[in-house]
Amino acid sequence: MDLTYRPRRLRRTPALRSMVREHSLTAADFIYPLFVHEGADVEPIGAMPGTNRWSLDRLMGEVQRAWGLGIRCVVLFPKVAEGLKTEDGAECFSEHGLIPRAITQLKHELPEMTVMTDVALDPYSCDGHDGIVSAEGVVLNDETIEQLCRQAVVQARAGADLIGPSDMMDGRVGAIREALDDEGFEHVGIISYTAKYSSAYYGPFREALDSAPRVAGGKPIPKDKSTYQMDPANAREAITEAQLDEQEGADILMVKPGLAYLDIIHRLSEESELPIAAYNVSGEYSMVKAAAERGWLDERAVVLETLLSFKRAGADLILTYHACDAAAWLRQG
Ligand SMILES: NCC(=O)CCC(=O)O
Ligand SMILES: [Mg+2]
Repeated sequence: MDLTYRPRRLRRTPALRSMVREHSLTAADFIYPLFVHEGADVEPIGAMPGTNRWSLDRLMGEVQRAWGLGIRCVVLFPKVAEGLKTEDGAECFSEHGLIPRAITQLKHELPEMTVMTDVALDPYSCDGHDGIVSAEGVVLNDETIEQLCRQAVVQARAGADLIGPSDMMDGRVGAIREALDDEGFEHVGIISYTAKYSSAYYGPFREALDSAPRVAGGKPIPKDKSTYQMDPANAREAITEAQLDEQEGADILMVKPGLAYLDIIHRLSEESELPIAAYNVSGEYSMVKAAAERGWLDERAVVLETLLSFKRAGADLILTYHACDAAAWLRQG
């Protein structure tokens, strides 16, 4: 054939392929989510094979392992004792709570590790919602934000580097920025869950924290989070969310979930000059694990291909439960 262009020329050898490779993964791209709980045990999480709830005394071993693999940021999620859950989620700003204690210990033992936190009421709420639920069953925006600001300040005081509001209340990024600045934490950043969709992919995570919406008292409780998290049908709305978060002072914008929302990651990376993070959520993780356990997928190849797809879509950072495995595989080359 008389072809001028033969794209296969640049695919012919490993060296040529490495020269024209457009995207790559490194361990510093990853943010590693860790679950913590009270007590002395390390509890495997059934719906997320390979992950655990860590006791505070065992947490550091895992954080040190991640650091050794080149991971430079962890995000902490608490499994809060049932007895501490209330309608207003006030445990979220207890100075002696699980998360402030975990941050303090972590920053004492490994100050170089970046610590990101989650800001929302769901782990602390007996209703399992990210905000306060009114007697009429409405998730209240402005009242919730007061709690979130207190939560963020307590986390910053304990030593958090990046505050991650995951609640999707309107105006919370600006309010948290102001609360942090008022307390002298102008150096603490905000990684906003900017486009967080009301997704079925969070199922395994809610088992991990036992934080699914539920009926506790007599009042009506919304069965899902669709009055505050985004509708999976919407893309343009994510741009509005991004513009608002940027105006309000977010430092990093996040899209969540990741894999079913690569178009959103791409759009935000085109719209904004801020770093973009993708959350490779629990359901995405567990699907791969389940298929790999059955021998239906090559776990290593699928995980690295998936993580690379987030970079290709435009993400700078990836929150992923695969972080340590992926970092180790990248090291092996
Ligand atoms: N706010 C944190 C999450 O909701 C994580 C969800 C997941 O990994 O499924
Ligand atoms: Mg918003």
